Amino acid sequence: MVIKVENLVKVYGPIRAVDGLSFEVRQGEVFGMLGPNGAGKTTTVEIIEGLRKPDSGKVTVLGMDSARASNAIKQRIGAQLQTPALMPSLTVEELLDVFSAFYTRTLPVNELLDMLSLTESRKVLVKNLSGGQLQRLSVAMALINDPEIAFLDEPTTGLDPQVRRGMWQVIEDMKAKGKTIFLTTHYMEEAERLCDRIAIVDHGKIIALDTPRGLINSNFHEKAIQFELEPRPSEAELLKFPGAISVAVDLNEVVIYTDNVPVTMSAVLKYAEDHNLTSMLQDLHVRQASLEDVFLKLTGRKIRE
Ligand SMILES: Nc1ncnc2c1ncn2[C@@H]1O[C@H](COP(=O)(O)OP(=O)(O)OP(=O)(O)O)[C@@H](O)[C@H]1O
Repeated sequence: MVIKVENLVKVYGPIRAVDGLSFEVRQGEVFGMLGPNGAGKTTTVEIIEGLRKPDSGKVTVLGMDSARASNAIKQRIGAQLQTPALMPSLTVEELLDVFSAFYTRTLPVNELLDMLSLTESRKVLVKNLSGGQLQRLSVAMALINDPEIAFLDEPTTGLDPQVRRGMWQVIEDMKAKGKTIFLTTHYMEEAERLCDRIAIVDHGKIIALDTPRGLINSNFHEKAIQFELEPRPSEAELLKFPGAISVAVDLNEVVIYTDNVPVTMSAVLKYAEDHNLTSMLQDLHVRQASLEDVFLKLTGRKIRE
């Protein structure tokens, strides 16, 4: 166990940002924390990193009490912060050199540049970096001390798909080296692919914690039939379709969770025909339930609203 959080509470005025969280993170796993905006993810991560103080509760990191040993802990963890922007007139390489000096144990700067595909930008001033490059630099800084636990806060937000896959590779390589990764992300497919276990957080509380497959299997035995139709049937109408167990709608997009795909599919086609809407029926497909469906079911919200 490399992180143990017990009954953590953080209150801001009337807001219980973290409302009694307890969980453990195991050594060598990629642990994901997912939640809608304002769920309390950043507050939780920053308390574990020793950057904020909880109102109550206890955090143990690498066997040390975070309230007492925060300096010793900081040497052995890596936090992704928005610090590069604070030193706009340094080059990428200079910035990494400066920050290396804070740690007793460090990775060679060349290796970091290579890992994060920043070698070609090593002489570029921080203020001239693109958003994606800055993002990669902030991850490089989180890894500078070859940490046992790396906290990555939405490391791929705003990156194009190719660079995002590069970042996934970085995370997978770290895991292969036995490192622990604490990841927050808004991207469900990223969480599903990278995380060994995921905690879904809402209103400062954990509402589910399991492997991605476990979260899906315990919430959905059924498959999803998805389509767009304008105008679409109401939720009440959709629930009357044979085989339908539950439904989720968003504008013209419909998802029917069904335990009998052929029967429900026929009903969808018949509905469109009966209402002269066949030409309005788009993107009809059947899929397995995904983490996105679990999130919607548990929180009542899409992850990005
Ligand atoms: N320093 C602060 N002062 C007052 N309220 C705060 C402070 N920091 C966070 N909050 C509030 O606490 C709640 C949790 O915020 P937090 O940033 O931890 O959520 P989050 O899950 O990280 O959200 P996001 O996905 O938007 O980053 C929010 O309602 C937020 O407005």
